[in-house]
Amino acid sequence: MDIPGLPARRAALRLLDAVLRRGETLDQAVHNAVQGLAADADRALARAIAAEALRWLPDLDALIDSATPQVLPDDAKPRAVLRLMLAQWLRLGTPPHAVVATALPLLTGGPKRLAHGVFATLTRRQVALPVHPGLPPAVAARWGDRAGAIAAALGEPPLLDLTLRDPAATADWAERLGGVSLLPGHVRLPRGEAIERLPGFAEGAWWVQDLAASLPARLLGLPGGWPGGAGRALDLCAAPGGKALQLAAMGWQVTALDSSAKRLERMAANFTRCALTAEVVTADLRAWEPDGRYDAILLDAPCTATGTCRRHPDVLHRITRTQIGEMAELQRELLDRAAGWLAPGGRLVYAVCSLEREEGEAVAAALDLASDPIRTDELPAGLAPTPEGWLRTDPGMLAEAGGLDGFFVARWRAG
Ligand SMILES: C[S@@+](CC[C@H](N)C(=O)[O-])C[C@H]1O[C@@H](n2cnc3c(N)ncnc32)[C@H](O)[C@@H]1O
Repeated sequence: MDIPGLPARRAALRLLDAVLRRGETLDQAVHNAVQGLAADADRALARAIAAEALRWLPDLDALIDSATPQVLPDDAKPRAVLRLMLAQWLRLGTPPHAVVATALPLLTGGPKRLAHGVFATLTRRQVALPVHPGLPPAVAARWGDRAGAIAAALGEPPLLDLTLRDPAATADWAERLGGVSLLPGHVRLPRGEAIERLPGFAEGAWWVQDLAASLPARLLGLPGGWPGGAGRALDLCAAPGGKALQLAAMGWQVTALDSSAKRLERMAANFTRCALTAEVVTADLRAWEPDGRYDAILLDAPCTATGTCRRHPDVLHRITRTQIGEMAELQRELLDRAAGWLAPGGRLVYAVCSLEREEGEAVAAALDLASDPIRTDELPAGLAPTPEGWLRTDPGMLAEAGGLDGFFVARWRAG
């Protein structure tokens, strides 16, 4: 019979292993690792412990190494358990005696004595984490002079952003939900809200979407350029549908394509809840051909998603330069195809939630099409386009308002 609390810690250990050794995303790993846990609270706890360990990994390792002369390999089980113990104590506020009681039984014999000794030393010293998480050296090298500001935004999971179906009702919803709005159609709430219990969820008045993720669809503008206008929009790589919902709510006649039938099921549920419609295509974009041309095309391409590092700290540890290069190659192929399907005068927007220039700036620069530069007046206060007319957001931007995900967006117009 397990002692209470132990199964959640065992699941957290499996999560850490799945991300760090097998390169799984935290979400994939959660799906597999928490299946034996009956209570929602235990599942949420296992994910929170693993996520905080991943968010602060270099700092937790530095503490562990400061408390033992023994060189613990990166993948040693006592190091993994200590990472979880420290994440619970220093990030989730679990009292040290409860941490010891629930996590130490994951080890036996010498490793157990070692972990106990390290943890006791650190609690006796009353150590603390730095103000901001340290980045793994390879990530810091990739992000260069942006790394410090990004790391400063990484310490906490993000606030909860909602996109409203009806931007005209922004002030009403901000008041009803007790949030703040940074843009018409946007409401920001504290983190940790139970989404399905919030007013407006059941009737589909809004959907969850980070502020940065809401910008690409906005940058396509209204169909015909005015409220009530008409036009055909093609949303490529559309599931689970945050941007397709925006386009439909703006009045576009939307065709939404994705290769994942499972993710398209989630999109269909979102469209039903929000009483919006789209034509749905399940297809691989590399092989699909449209039967006509489109006034607006959005390519929210598959990417390494390093821009979501605040909510998915696993990306800090499992994305390699090889993966970035492979993604960039795919993105160039998809963007080239999409560009050929614009109607005369039509607009194309390319977006990735990646912080890597190889997936953003370099892909956009390679497309031979007339740029339609993004303007400051189209963006939330505090953001500005790059000199090329692109948008690059980093999680450290709009810090005083709670930040936003990292995104890259570029726009073109067919002649
Ligand atoms: C960044 S996500 C899209 C998010 C979505 N636009 C939204 O706003 O909710 C990228 C999507 O690309 C899809 N995808 C990946 N490779 C694809 C391909 N070759 N053809 C079509 N879709 C693909 C994935 O299934 C995934 O749903």
